[in-house]
Amino acid sequence: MIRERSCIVKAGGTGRATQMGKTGEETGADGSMVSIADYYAGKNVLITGATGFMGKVLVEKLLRSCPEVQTLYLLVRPKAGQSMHERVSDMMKCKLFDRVREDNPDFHQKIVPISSELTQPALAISPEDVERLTSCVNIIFHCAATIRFDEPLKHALQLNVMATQQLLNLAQQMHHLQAFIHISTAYANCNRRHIDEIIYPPPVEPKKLIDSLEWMEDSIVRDITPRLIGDRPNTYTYTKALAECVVQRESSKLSIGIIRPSIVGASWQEPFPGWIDNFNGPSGVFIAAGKGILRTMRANNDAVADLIPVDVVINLTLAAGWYTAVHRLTFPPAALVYNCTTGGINPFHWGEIEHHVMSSFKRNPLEQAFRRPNANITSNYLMNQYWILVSHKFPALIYDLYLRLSGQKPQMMRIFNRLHKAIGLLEYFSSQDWEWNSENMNMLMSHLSPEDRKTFNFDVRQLNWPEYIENYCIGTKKYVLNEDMSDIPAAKQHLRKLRNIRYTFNTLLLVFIWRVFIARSQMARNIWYFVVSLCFKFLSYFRASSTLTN
Ligand SMILES: CCCCCCCCCCCCCCCCCCCC(=O)SCCNC(=O)CCNC(=O)[C@H](O)C(C)(C)COP(=O)(O)OP(=O)(O)OC[C@H]1O[C@@H](n2cnc3c(N)ncnc32)[C@H](O)[C@@H]1OP(=O)(O)O
Ligand SMILES: NC(=O)C1=CN([C@@H]2O[C@H](COP(=O)(O)OP(=O)(O)OC[C@H]3O[C@@H](n4cnc5c(N)ncnc54)[C@H](OP(=O)(O)O)[C@@H]3O)[C@@H](O)[C@H]2O)C=CC1
Repeated sequence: MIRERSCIVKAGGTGRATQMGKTGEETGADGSMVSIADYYAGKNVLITGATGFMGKVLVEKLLRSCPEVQTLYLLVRPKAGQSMHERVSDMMKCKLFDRVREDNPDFHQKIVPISSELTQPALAISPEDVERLTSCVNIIFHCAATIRFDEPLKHALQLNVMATQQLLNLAQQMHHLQAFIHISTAYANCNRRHIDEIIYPPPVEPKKLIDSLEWMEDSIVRDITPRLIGDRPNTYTYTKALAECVVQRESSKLSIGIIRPSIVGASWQEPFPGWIDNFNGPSGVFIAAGKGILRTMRANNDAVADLIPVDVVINLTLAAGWYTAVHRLTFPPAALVYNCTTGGINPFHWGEIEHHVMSSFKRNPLEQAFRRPNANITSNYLMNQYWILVSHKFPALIYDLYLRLSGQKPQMMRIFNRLHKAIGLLEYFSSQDWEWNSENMNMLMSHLSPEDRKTFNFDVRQLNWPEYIENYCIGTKKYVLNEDMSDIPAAKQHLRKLRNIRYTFNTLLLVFIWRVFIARSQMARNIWYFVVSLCFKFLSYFRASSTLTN
């Protein structure tokens, strides 16, 4: 059930009763549009992907800024030997939830994990849970997806497209659903240069693809994948585009919002600056560069680096949930798409990112760096290959030799091979520019009250990039690598040691090369004697002139 005609929404935390306005908008008793927190008060929210990077931030923000929310139903699967209850309880112990814990130590009572494996028929939700969800859920946030770029097509299709379809089917059975918010990606249409806030025709009819891949062997699917994905770089962007199409097709029956974030990075402000918990996208690149492992990468210095802080995405998502729900009766039957990007509003470039990442890691070095952080980006393929040879493969070879000689297992070459694979998958995104229209983001902002604009801030014009990048790098150190800030003096000392090793190594190498050269070439010997005699002459002249002046 959806697009219900009558609805009395439970009163908000402020005690403000809400009702349907003439236009179908939910309004306060005074006729003004209800605030975001007031809207979520008393609501039952269903979230997929809550254990992921963005899902966690969404759960945290809902609990902190909408404290009167009724219940958060999280679709979670057991994983790595942990039950779903253990996983959710571990998640709530995470530092990210410190502020919520402070405000409301009993916040866990609002969280109800529901066992679900999204790739299974009917999402593997038990009939009792289906009953419970269909009778009370008011808003769905669909965050779950596989975001791996190397995911086999069948699996990416199963999770990103088929599970989305199944969730939409479930949503249609819900008696009180007011909004379905789907998290897509700004790169779903990365085969286009200019991307509007519309759903583009899918590269293929999703149902036909699902039906035809069903009977095919995995090896055949692997072989035809490049032809199927065509001008998209990976199965991720391809299946996310198909998912958008599947979602849009339900928009005559459901009130739908689609959020398209660009490259989601660490938090900007909330719950604290720099929160990040994974190696995805730029985070892995920053860490590898900070550890002195990554020294070169193909990227365009002048291309816009469309990073967007995770808290901005989540604030926009919650605001879009509110907007979709309160306008559900007045919407035309089409999903509203929000391109959630920074490039058109407050652009920053990969060259600038490189500069700030490097200087930040020099001020706040990571522990036990392999070499001093000194990475460069270049758009020139040959130049990049040269630096890979000199700055990656050669040092890896020497280090592995050292490990072998000291009786340890060589590992550096293996690490570099994995790094090159990962970087190779990212280069498509760092070597070119896209232009996103983000009018709906501005439109949404204009509908927010001044208070909501502060509480659910997604105004990226205020973002100070150098400060953000500094906090991002510190965040990778503290929250991804679990390193202590008090160890910075020791890390700096380690970098000084590495610098001295490099000077010594370079000097020895120079002397060695020269000696080899001299032994083999008469001309090199002549040059050598000439330079040495010139030095002696200069020295004696210097001595003689200083004796005269004394
Ligand atoms: C030169 C420096 C200066 C900096 C300036 C220039 C910066 C340019 C940066 C460019 C970044 C561009 C990013 C664009 C992304 C845009 C995409 C659109 C956005 C989205 O919609 S989705 C989000 C993006 N998705 C991803 O990023 C996923 C990409 N990752 C993958 O596809 C796979 O992880 C990958 C890379 C194929 C690797 O697979 P695999 O080898 O199987 O490894 P695992 O993922 O299973 O990881 C195993 C293990 O290793 C840890 N790990 C992963 N990466 C790193 C790393 N870089 N460093 C250290 N450790 C890493 C991982 O956490 C796992 O650990 P476990 O303990 O969990 O086993
Ligand atoms: N990160 C980014 O840069 C961007 C992300 N996005 C989109 O945002 C959304 C969230 O991304 P992000 O948080 O980064 O991704 P994560 O990989 O961190 O999280 C993915 C979530 O999906 C869940 N999930 C995956 N497979 C299944 C399954 N079979 N059954 C149940 N749950 C499953 C994971 O659960 P589990 O913990 O059990 O694995 C996890 O909670 C995605 O839709 C992504 O496309 C869009 C643009 C950029």
